[in-house]
Amino acid sequence: MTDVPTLYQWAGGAEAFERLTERFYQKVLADDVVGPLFAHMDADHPRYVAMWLAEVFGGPARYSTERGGYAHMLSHHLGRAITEPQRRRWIDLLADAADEVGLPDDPEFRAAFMGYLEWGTRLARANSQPGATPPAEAPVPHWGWGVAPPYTPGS
Ligand code: HEM
Repeated sequence: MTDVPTLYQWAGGAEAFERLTERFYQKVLADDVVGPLFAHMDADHPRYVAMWLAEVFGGPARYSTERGGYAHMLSHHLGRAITEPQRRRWIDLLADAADEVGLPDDPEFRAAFMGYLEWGTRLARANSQPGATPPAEAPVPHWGWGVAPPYTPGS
């Protein structure tokens, strides 16, 4: 199965993740539930999150080499006290943005993609609570197809 594309390749590469986060943060900023959390975000925030997602899904390790990796991402969530309704809205808006910018909608891709987001948002919420003590250093996670890679007849 060495010829199975990465989720990054399947999604359409760096440009696809940039389109996704551009649309996503337009929606976030217009949203009553999560918008206030992002009121002071850097104008380049969508691009940084696109770099993170690209690295997670098998693209180049640019968030690690250019933006400080896991420790830097974590520092942005610490103390934010993200609520469950905010976490859920974040993930719903990202799923909507994925549809709107035309990310692949095949079951295998979306299952893997949403699986990472479900996992990552739950960690972000937990790590953002007052008094949380997540590991200060860790690698950027790598997410793959899991149990359902693209189906190839006869393989
Ligand atoms: C899989 C889930 C998530 C990922 C991959 C993620 C990724 C990131 C990254 C990479 C940054 C730092 C960007 C930079 O380098 O400047 C960041 C910042 C931030 N994230 Fe998340 N995040 C996730 C979930 C969430 C959730 C659920 C919330 C809240 C509902 C949230 C709220 C924030 C906020 C408020 C910032 C700081 C924005 C600012 O610059 O003011 N994140 N996130």
